[in-house]
Amino acid sequence: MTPEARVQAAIDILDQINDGDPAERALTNWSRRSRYAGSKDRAAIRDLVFSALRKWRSTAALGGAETGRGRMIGLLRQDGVALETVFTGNRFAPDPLRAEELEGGTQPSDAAAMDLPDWVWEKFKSDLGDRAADAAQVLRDRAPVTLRVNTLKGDVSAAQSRLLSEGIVTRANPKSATALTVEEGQRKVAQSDAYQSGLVELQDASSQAIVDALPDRQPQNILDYCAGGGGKSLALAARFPDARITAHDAFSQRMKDIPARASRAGATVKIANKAEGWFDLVFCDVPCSGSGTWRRAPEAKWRFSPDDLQDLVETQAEILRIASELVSEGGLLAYATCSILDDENTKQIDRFLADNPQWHVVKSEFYLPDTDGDGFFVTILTRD
Ligand SMILES: C[S@@+](CC[C@H](N)C(=O)[O-])C[C@H]1O[C@@H](n2cnc3c(N)ncnc32)[C@H](O)[C@@H]1O
Repeated sequence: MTPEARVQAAIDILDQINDGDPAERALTNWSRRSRYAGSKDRAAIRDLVFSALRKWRSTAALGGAETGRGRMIGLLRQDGVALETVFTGNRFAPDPLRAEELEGGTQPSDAAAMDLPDWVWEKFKSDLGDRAADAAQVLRDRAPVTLRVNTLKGDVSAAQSRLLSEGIVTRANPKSATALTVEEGQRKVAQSDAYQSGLVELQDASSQAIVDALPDRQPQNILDYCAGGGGKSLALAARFPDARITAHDAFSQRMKDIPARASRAGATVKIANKAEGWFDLVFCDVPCSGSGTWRRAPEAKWRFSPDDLQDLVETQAEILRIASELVSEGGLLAYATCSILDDENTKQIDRFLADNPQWHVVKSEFYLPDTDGDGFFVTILTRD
């Protein structure tokens, strides 16, 4: 496909999304209809669609219309592309620009320039102060591809050499000693031997850093209370190789891949549909807005509502309450989110401490999203 034909495909897909289709479904439907497209075409079109999703408001403003075509005009204008080289009217290319499109479009301002819903931008400003704009801007760009070296299988330099021999170039990531940012060969990772053999896992660097933040004291018995697909369970297994790890999730179906992932990683993770007993570390990677990771899932940024936030805050408080009762004497409770909103982070902890004065904070860390990793928050608590 020509670059112009890819833009036309992105326009068609964005129109489907505008009509209410989730992005993944719109992309899959387009792929099914377009068997002629090669893997490079699909990847390039996906990039265009996701770029427009991350910049949903600013591209519409710059392109002068809330349509797929308007957004692609806005996106290309933002990137400094000469529009007449794309909107040629040639076969499969978008139609030439009309006069109103050539002259149209306005510079976005305020929340639209930050590509956030108005109410979220207000929260960013009140919660993050002079760091709000940087955080919002980072969420407008693509996320890095980051690996966790699984120290149960090898060390960082062995992993880097093995990846390099498979055409995957990495650099050390300052957020975590086990994190490698993939600089070249991102699309080769999933098929690589390093990945298939469990030497590396795909995991954001901040997600690794919140496990690094746990005290060195080796826990014997760990509960990953919101285990989902098991990313934290596996990182915990590598960090504390002698501990027994139990994974639990309110939606047990979400844990279905853990046994295969654990076996590939050389780890043992017990699945518990019911969380019972005592643990000297209970790790709660709670459901949250995901606001620190919106560049990976940009649709969530636009769907998120004040009611959703309220519901999440209640669920998180309930999880903290239940999980705290599973911590053995002298044990640790870790509360983590991939959110950068105070309501889900410090305010949640303040509320827990006000209701449970016997608990106190051992350590707290907060990462804003940046070129090395996602936005994350972790607080580690213990009981007097
Ligand atoms: C942020 S995700 C976990 C991601 C996972 N720890 C990982 O690293 O791959 C939050 C998880 O919490 C689970 N969850 C939601 N409500 C819950 C509850 N009340 N109790 C326990 N888990 C819950 C969700 O099903 C979801 O899998």
